[in-house]
Amino acid sequence: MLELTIGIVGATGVVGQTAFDILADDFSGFKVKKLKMYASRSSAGKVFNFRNSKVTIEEINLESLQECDAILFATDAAISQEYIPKLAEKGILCIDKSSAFRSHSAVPLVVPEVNADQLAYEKIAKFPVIASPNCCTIPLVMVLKALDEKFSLIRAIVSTYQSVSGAGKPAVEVLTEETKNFFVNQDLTCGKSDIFPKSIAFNVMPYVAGLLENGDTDEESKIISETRKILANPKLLLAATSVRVPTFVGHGESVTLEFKNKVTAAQVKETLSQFSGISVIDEKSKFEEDDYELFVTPREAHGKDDVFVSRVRKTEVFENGIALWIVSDNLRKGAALNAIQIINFCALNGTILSLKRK
Ligand SMILES: NC(=O)C1=CN([C@@H]2O[C@H](COP(=O)(O)OP(=O)(O)OC[C@H]3O[C@@H](n4cnc5c(N)ncnc54)[C@H](OP(=O)(O)O)[C@@H]3O)[C@@H](O)[C@H]2O)C=CC1
Ligand SMILES: N[C@@H](CC(=O)OP(=O)(O)O)C(=O)O
Repeated sequence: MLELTIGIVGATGVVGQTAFDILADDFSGFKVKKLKMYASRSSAGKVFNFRNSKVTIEEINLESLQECDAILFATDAAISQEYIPKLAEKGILCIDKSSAFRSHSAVPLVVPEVNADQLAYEKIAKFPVIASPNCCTIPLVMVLKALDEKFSLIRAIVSTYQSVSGAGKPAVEVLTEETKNFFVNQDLTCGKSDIFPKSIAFNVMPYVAGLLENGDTDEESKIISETRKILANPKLLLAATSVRVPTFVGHGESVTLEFKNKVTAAQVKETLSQFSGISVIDEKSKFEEDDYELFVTPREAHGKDDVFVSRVRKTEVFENGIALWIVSDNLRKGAALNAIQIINFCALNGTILSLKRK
């Protein structure tokens, strides 16, 4: 089994900490020989217990990063842009969770269950960088890929219900603080007003990230362009409305689809349940836990690896129309898990070994 030195940049953030937790598990393709953790200067020196050893957070620095075989970047795009090209030049595999390289034509944008063919050594030998998609894009493309293959997708309309952890650790603190403040002082303000444009506690906001000229938000635009890139279908008709909701972890998506082929809800459920990484929870008889039988909520998806699909039904707005609900843990499959699965795949298919021998 390949033994690797793995780096996490942004190790103190919500994605970095989730990656830290997941890396303590066993993988089929590699073992963590050594874990290196990086963050900003203010976190340097903090100590974490990883398996039987202690790992001290380092302030991000190129020299130390060069000792890694594979690095997971979970920081702002600007940090990825600064460090990744220098590390890639040295042949070090960089998996980027930020949006810095997602639209770059030489960088594969990968969800292993959907387009693992992009992880072949030849595809990344010159620039060993792989981008991990947006946390709403990942579950969406898994569902679309499964259904497109069988029923031929024409268009998709999606509305998201995104938890605050999608906006990072400070956003989790804002929801906590606003909620506490409401019960203690009947006041919804909090000290960090720059995270969300309006108060998020007891509210919903049809605004995730910045506004573009065409009226879409940045998040909506990413869902559309990333889905087209991953499915290799640049003309796919797709509309997205992204909404921030006052939940902590787990993003939901309400999706309406039109297909070329005739389709029933039962066929959709059957097709999705056979797709790796998707769990269909939509039938009372199938599941034991009471609150888990008919549909899955963000709280139930929290901490789980699967993308859950519920509420599958025909809709008459399109001739061959289907509506459904998707929910997944935005920090796991939506971020850290997907990135670590990419490393595992690159270990299994020989890409990392070829990079090390280069
Ligand atoms: N949250 C999510 O659901 C998803 C996030 N992403 C992307 O993943 C990335 C990380 O997001 P997230 O974990 O949510 O963010 P957080 O705000 O929770 O964490 C940010 C991390 O970056 C570190 N950092 C900040 N400034 C610097 C610096 N100058 N040098 C080095 N490290 C620094 C922070 O360290 P310190 O604690 O020391 O400040 C912290 O570890 C972002 O690009 C985000 O868009 C992608 C998909 C989903
Ligand atoms: N923007 C997402 C998180 C995410 O995936 O971001 P990005 O696409 O910038 O990595 C959210 O707030 O829920």
